[in-house]
Amino acid sequence: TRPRGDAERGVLKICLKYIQNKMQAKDVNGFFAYPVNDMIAPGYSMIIAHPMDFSTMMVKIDNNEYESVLEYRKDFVLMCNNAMTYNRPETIYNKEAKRLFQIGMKTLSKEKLLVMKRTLP
Ligand SMILES: CC(=O)c1cc(-c2ccccn2)c2ncccn12
Repeated sequence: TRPRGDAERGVLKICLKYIQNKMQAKDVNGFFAYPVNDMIAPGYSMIIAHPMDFSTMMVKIDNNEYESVLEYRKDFVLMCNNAMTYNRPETIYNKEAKRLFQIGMKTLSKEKLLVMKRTLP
């Protein structure tokens, strides 16, 4: 919608870093901390068109590339879906992605975002 002023962008950045910190703490094995490379995941770059990981999301936060928490949530969902696509259901990576996704959707539910939006300046 309307362009965000510097102050509003600053508040959004702090919110996103807080959210990312919470989510990343749930990734206890650090499976989602950095981009998946083809060495540890054969053929990954052929199968996954749009890779995503927490370090990339943090760079996007720092570069003000997210206009809203909803946009951030899209990358979070992408990251989980990539893991559920590439990794077979019985693997720990798939199971961890499912768990992270559940937690993420609770934390970033539409209702919660609406409240956040109302309380933001
Ligand atoms: C997220 C993901 O798909 C992933 C992370 C990892 C990963 C990440 C850090 C250390 C070890 N493995 C991985 N390894 C094999 C296949 C898939 N993965």
